[in-house]
Amino acid sequence: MKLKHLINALEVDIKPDIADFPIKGVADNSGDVSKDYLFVAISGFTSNGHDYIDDAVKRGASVIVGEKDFHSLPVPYIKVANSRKALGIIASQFYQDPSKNKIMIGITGTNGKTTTSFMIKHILESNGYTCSLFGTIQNMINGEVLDSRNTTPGSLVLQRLLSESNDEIVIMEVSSHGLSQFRTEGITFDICLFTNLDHEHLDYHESMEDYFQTKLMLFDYLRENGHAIVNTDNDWGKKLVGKLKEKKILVHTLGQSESNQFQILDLNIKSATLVHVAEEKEIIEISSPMIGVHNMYNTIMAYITAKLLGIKKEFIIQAIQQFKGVKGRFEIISLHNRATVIVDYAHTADAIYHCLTTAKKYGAKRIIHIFGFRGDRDESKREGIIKVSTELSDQFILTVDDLNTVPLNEMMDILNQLNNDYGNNKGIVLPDRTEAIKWAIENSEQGDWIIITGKGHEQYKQSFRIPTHSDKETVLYIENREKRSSM
Ligand SMILES: CC(=O)N[C@H]1[C@@H](OP(=O)(O)OP(=O)(O)OC[C@H]2O[C@@H](n3ccc(=O)[nH]c3=O)[C@H](O)[C@@H]2O)O[C@H](CO)[C@@H](O)[C@@H]1O[C@H](C)C(=O)N[C@@H](C)C(=O)N[C@H](CCC(=O)O)C(=O)O
Ligand SMILES: Nc1ncnc2c1ncn2[C@@H]1O[C@H](COP(=O)(O)OP(=O)(O)OP(=O)(O)O)[C@@H](O)[C@H]1O
Repeated sequence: MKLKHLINALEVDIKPDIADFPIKGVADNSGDVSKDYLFVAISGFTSNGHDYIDDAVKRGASVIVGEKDFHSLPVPYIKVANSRKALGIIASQFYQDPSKNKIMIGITGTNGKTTTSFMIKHILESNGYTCSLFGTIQNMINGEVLDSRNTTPGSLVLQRLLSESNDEIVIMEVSSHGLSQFRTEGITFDICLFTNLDHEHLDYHESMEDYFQTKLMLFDYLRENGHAIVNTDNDWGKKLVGKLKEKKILVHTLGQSESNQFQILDLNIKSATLVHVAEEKEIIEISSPMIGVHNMYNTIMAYITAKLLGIKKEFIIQAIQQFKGVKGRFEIISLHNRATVIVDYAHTADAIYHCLTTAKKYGAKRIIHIFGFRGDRDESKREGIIKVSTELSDQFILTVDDLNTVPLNEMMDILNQLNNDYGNNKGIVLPDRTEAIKWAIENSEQGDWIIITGKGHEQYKQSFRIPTHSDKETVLYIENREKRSSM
């Protein structure tokens, strides 16, 4: 591709003699550069791409794009105001604007993105569409599952995956990190969803307001006459609706108040979730195998999305009933002693509130909650989480989550301190996560619910005494051993 075509949308002036430079590839990592590549230098969080320009030139870069001033580089240099934004635009051009022929669905919010995205994919595929999905657990294109490094891939990976996808619809989880780093630049969305906002990532964002403003950016990528779907049973959702209406964006709201276009009328919890929703003048009944009030919101968001794509309500409702759930999202394991174990990815106070109240609503006799805190991640949310657990569980066990760079003894001091300050004598600290799960199972009785939060589908990063690699595997390992010994 010629340089002038690649940078056309950047609105920068270049000398005519370089306009026809042939560009064979684009890289933001100097290690990926080959002959005739364009290298975009990005000031990152751990290193600075501008320091790797020499390396990129040595490897064959013929043009450099960056934010800093350079006057004596051996190859042409294009200065831009924002390298990450420029990278999104260049990547989209390089792969020939691959999102333009697809229906693009973007989902943002603190909790529920993964669950809602899987549910939408399931409904759409049950109705004959082909879908790609980009998110936390994995990426899926053309029916193939690929590992995912980021919830929202970086621009170059994202645009390449889009160009490789033969699917009609792309469902993307859009994280606030992705938005603030302009990873979705160059994409136009048809439908954007906002699930909710809760205290999270304040190690990255300055404040909740800053976090909200970042989430808001997703809606700037909506195409003209695109649709927004917003949960208003969350104050940030209400605020968002106001902002979107100011921008004359078509908003579909859901929530319990009458003012919503999709009003949640009642919710029955039996073995599954049954909800009545008033859709304009009609009352519809949706039953979902995903239990929990939070999943009802996810389900209705998926319902509205499918409706906007023209699928008949009967077919949507039918597909929802067949949904198999998502790995590590309220996964239920029934123990032989008739206690119930839940493995869930909850790592915010709101998500934990929903998990524990769901257990209560389903008649849990006692709730034993097992959780920990990640090292090097938002410390300011810890107090709120432990307070929710203290209030709603009968007993909680604080244990190890990923330590990252924090030494074990330091994390133990933190957990003991939190337990002393907020535990209300309900908590114990057991460092080994697998031992904590074992203890809970061995001390459970019929009707008890053991709720293990934080890791969900993820593999352990630490090694523990029991040689398992995830919470679910640990539960099954202990349960099978218990079953054998009771035979
Ligand atoms: C903190 C953060 O968000 N980092 C993201 C960011 O990396 P970075 O730009 O800071 O990279 P860096 O290492 O400082 O390097 C700066 C530049 O120098 C370049 N470089 C570096 C070394 C070299 O030899 N040559 C070279 O050119 C790098 O390629 C890069 O362009 O841009 C990369 C490309 O887009 C991301 O993969 C990377 O995500 C890291 C892996 C990450 O863990 N991010 C997390 C925080 C994140 O984004 N999470 C959200 C989900 C959050 C949630 O909801 O839970 C997500 O969307 O994944
Ligand atoms: N609508 C919701 N409201 C509140 N909590 C929810 C909601 N949906 C899911 N949760 C809780 O949040 C956890 C994570 O859910 P999910 O993976 O769907 O969200 P996510 O937005 O993709 O999260 P992450 O970005 O951390 O991967 C679930 O395990 C559940 O405990």
